[in-house]
Amino acid sequence: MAAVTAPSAAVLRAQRLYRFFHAGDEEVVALCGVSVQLAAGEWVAVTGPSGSGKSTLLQCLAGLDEPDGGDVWVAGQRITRRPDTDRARLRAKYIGVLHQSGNLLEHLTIGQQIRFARRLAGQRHDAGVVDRLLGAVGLDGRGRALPGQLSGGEAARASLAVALANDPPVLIADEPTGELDAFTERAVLSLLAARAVAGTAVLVASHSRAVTRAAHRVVELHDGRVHQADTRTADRTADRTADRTADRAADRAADRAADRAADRAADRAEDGGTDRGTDRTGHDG
Ligand SMILES: Nc1ncnc2c1ncn2[C@@H]1O[C@H](COP(=O)(O)OP(=O)(O)OP(=O)(O)O)[C@@H](O)[C@H]1O
Repeated sequence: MAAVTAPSAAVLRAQRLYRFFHAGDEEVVALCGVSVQLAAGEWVAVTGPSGSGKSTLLQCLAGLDEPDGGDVWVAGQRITRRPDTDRARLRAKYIGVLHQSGNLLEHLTIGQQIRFARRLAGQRHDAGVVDRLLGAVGLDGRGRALPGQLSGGEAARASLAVALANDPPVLIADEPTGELDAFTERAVLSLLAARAVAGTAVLVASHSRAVTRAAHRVVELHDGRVHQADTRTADRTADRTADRTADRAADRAADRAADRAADRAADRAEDGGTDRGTDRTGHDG
């Protein structure tokens, strides 16, 4: 019988996850032995090409999908190989989930959604919680607003407030800034950073360079496998290589410009010599 408690102190841990899908006669291997773990206060970005398995991984980690192999532990509890109701209970209690398209219910105010998420998590009524959470995401006083009354950027921040309503030790977000302008993306990233500082383990799937640069650690997926433990190192190497290439190109361009200038000066000197040797009247001197 496999352990129900986590084999390590990590607040989120996945061990050798496999997930297969069937598309017609073909089998798609969406995850092929992926292991990740996050400590409290750690912020990890999951990146990789389209179709590499990011969303599938996040769904399995959040208990929204069941892997075909491997296990996930959250806050020391195994969330895999359990009935759906158990998974939902553990998710409500321990995980904040932020979906790509936001996670707001159209017909409830933002305040109602925050209170609802807390009730699902079994947390007691807290009169100040709506103001506190909305204040933290810069939406003071908008608790009575319906999602349709918010701008795109406000809705993204309200989604984050709802995802954090249960004060989760783990926050899992799939492309949370995918549809945001650069300014709102920065605002959401600083909220995620603040959350990590407060001790939440934050896992974000994203194509955005701003997200991978801001994260503590980057996990890159390729064809359902972990490709590289930390692509920021690769990014920096790529940046340095690009800088060096640009420097060398600039040096070569400067050398060529200097050569051409020297050639022109030499030509002029030569022409001038001939001129000087030639009488202005056209007679040889
Ligand atoms: N429900 C499904 N049925 C069949 N195939 C699926 C299903 N969900 C995902 N896949 C396949 O699994 C692979 C991984 O998909 P996934 O959505 O996890 O990738 P992703 O990295 O999140 O992509 P993107 O960046 O485009 O969102 C892809 O080949 C995808 O087509």
